Formats: sequence, C-alpha cells, structure tokens
Amino acid sequence: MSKIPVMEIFGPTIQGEGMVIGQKTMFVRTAGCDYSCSWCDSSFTWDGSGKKDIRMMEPMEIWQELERIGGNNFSFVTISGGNPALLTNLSELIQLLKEKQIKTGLETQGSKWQDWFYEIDELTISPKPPSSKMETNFEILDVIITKLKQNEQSKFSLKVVVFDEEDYRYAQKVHSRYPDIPFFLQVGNDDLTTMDNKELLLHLLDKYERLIEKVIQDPTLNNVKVLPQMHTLLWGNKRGV
Ligand SMILES: C[S@@+](CC[C@H](N)C(=O)[O-])C[C@H]1O[C@@H](n2cnc3c(N)ncnc32)[C@H](O)[C@@H]1O
Ligand SMILES: Nc1nc2[nH]cc(C(=O)O)c2c(=O)[nH]1
Ligand code: SF4
Ligand SMILES: [Mg+2]
Repeated sequence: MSKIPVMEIFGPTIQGEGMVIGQKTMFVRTAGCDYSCSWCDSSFTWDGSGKKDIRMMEPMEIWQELERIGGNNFSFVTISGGNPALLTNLSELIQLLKEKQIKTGLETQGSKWQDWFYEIDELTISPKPPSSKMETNFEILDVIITKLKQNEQSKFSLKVVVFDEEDYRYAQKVHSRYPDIPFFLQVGNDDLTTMDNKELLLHLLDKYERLIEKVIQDPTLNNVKVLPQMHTLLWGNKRGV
C-alpha cells in the first residue's frame, strides 16, 4: 500500500462550505498544493510552515486515526488540502472508506484530474478568481467538467470565492461557461490572522450581505447559491475545526 502525505485529520465537525454545508463530517487534509493563492487559509499545507506536521500514512492508518478521534460519531469524510488531486494513490483510501460505509467529499481547485474523482460522493471544484493571483487553465477545467458530466453517478458543484469586483466578474464568467453545473459563490475571508472572532463575524456577515445584494440584482446569476464560510463565522480562524 502506498502512503499519503497527511497534514491533519480532525472532526467530527460540520462542513462549513458549499454543496454539503452543514453536513457532519471528519476532515482529512493532505499536504502539498500546485497553487499558492494569495489568500489561502490553509497555506500551512504548502508554504513550508507545516512541514514538521506532515505524516506519511497508509490508508488503514488514516482510517484508524479517523476512528480514534471520531469514534462512532461520523459517516462522512471530507478530503481537502492542499490539493488532494495531486495524489494518484488516494483511490485506496476512498475504496477503504467505501468498504466502511463512509460517504466522501472532496475539495479541489480543478487544476488536475484523477480517475478516483468518479468514486467521490460530493465533489467540489473551486476554480480560483484573479485576486488569488492564480490563473485558471480552462482547457483542463473543461476536461474535468466534461468527464464528471458524462458520469451519471457523479455529484459535483462549482464554488468560486469572491473578494472583489474582478472576482465577481470571474464568477459570472465561470457560471456562464458551465451554466448547468450547481454553482456556489462564497464570501472570501480577507483577515486570516485576527483572533477577534466577534469582529471577524460582523465583518464577514457584512461582506456576505453585500455579495447577496449584488447577486439578487444580477440576471446572469439567477440559479446560484450564495454562502459564507460557516466554520469561520462560528470559530474564526481557528485551525482544525
Ligand atoms: C483550502 S482549499 C483546499 C482545497 C483546494 N486546494 C481548493 O482550493 O479548492 C478549500 C477551500 O477553501 C477556500 N478558501 C481558501 N482560502 C479562503 C479564504 N481566505 N476565504 C474563503 N475561502 C477560502 C478555497 O477556495 C477552497 O474552496
Ligand atoms: N468546517 C470546515 N469546513 C470546511 N470546508 C472546507 C474546508 C477546507 O479547508 O477545505 C473546511 C474546513 O477546514 N473546516
Ligand atoms: S488551491 Fe486551495 S490549498 Fe492551494 S493555495 Fe489555493 S486555496 Fe490554498
Ligand atoms: Mg478551509
């Protein structure tokens, strides 16, 4: 069995974002990313600052850790990162979770395809807007979306984080390119260091309200969902929740 670079395993908590928001879940966060978004809230997975916490784990070891910390209190595991789609060998873990009757979610940015995407129950693709300083490869994104669409079993969505006007226009562009894919706009957290949860909550709620106002009046974004990062509203910038 091949090993997986694991940054952290935590939960149970609730999925704070996107298509399964509110879902009780465990998280497995893998290390390493092919992007370096300017505002990444999980930069410890790729900027070297979390290097000492990376553990090379076999699927069974990950399962044992999930059971050790989650006990019987979970039936869903969300795989995030970093970019888990860098890891060809995640299929073994996903297979093991399936055998244990555990449903799976995946968070990835849509820069890489893996055949094991077909085995994920709830797949979120989150292409990055200009404020991230990353550039979307739409040829690759087209391939990923086409493959998932052709597979009837695949349940997936697009989620674009919005920080500014340019990001908003990017969100419009992504939705118009894939109009029939469930589409989520998410409020960007632009204060990743504050420990003042109440102040952050008010700030992000204000941003959420302003984003909603824009979308309400926008005929190009009718069939969309607008969401905050629920875990940030609840727990601020705390890690592992
Ligand atoms: C940390 S990423 C890991 C998975 C994958 N690399 C990706 O970006 O989709 C998980 C989600 O958090 C979002 N995210 C990261 N930093 C954020 C921030 N400062 N505010 C809001 N969402 C953020 C990403 O856009 C992505 O949807
Ligand atoms: N509660 C909670 N929900 C999340 N949804 C996506 C997350 C992520 O970092 O990928 C995340 C996270 O870190 N915590
Ligand atoms: S793609 Fe995801 S993990 Fe990678 S830098 Fe961007 S937000 Fe962070
Ligand atoms: Mg996060």
